[in-house]
Amino acid sequence: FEPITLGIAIGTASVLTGYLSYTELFCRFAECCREEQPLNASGTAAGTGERLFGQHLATEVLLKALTGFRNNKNPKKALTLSLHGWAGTGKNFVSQIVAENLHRKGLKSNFVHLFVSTLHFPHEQHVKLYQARHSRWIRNVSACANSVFIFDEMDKLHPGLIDAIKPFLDYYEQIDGVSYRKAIFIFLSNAGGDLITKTALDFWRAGRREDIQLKDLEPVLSVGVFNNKHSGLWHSGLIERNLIDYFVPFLPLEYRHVKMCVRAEMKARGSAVDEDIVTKVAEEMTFFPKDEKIYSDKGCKTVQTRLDFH
Ligand SMILES: Nc1ncnc2c1ncn2[C@@H]1O[C@H](COP(=O)(O)OP(=O)(O)OP(=O)(O)O)[C@@H](O)[C@H]1O
Repeated sequence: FEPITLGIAIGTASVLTGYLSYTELFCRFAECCREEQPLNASGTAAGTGERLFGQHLATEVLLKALTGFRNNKNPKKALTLSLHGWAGTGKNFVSQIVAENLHRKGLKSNFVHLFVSTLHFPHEQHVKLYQARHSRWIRNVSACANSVFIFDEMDKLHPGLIDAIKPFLDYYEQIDGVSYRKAIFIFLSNAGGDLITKTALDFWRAGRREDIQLKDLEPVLSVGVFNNKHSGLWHSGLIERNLIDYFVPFLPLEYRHVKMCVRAEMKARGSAVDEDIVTKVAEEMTFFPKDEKIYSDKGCKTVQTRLDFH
């Protein structure tokens, strides 16, 4: 639809119905930024609870953080979440679920912005240029206070680059007349995955996997990531100034979780769940440590392609 035709159509429809306001009706057809738009909490809870496997910690933290933030009419700063974990454990997947429950069109929304380090900031020698571009992008998209910014592959980001966005995450009321306090920043990273695995393994060996709590991992993560040259947050002002609200750990996935991913993928494809195939696909994955073979080294990442062979 081009805007004038859409406007006339909506105007006519709203006169005819005499019920919905022009704005309400307009926003059913086109995407609108609604400052007060609440998080679809039940959608997020259902999405993470039913579709995200083996991540009881991440689920709990994300739900608490997001509902608390969205229910606060007057946040003092943007919400900043740093998601850490091994490959294929669900960081991108959950970001997608969160985005969909904040903005109807999810990652396709005009108010959800995904930056991928190796795609958007590939060359080390251009760090200065990227810093300027980085902050320009964030300013340009200030059209919606509720915007969501996702930075993928943080561990491949050049050290120092992320500090260019520090002012937007800080406690300032406004920057050049724009408030960023209702925005959500999500960083995704493999950094800290080894620390999470080590702690998870200790709990697993003690037969207490589900007993791991955030307090067992969060401090290890923030210090580990700050001191890791390849974390994207190495000696970052964001950590120094406590601007990251939550470090969210993603646990390594076990054999039973990989099976759950296979079943979910079969259902998503509209096929009946065939347990023989589920077992075959899960057994094709590789597991570590060498002796115990507990965790899938690619999480659920190659499940979809492997399923194509069966
Ligand atoms: N915990 C999980 N529960 C359900 N599905 C999962 C989970 N982890 C991964 N998957 C499935 O595997 C796919 C790949 O996972 P995803 O891209 O989220 O991994 P990631 O943690 O972001 O990995 P990377 O660090 O390599 O980017 C997802 O699209 C999803 O289908």
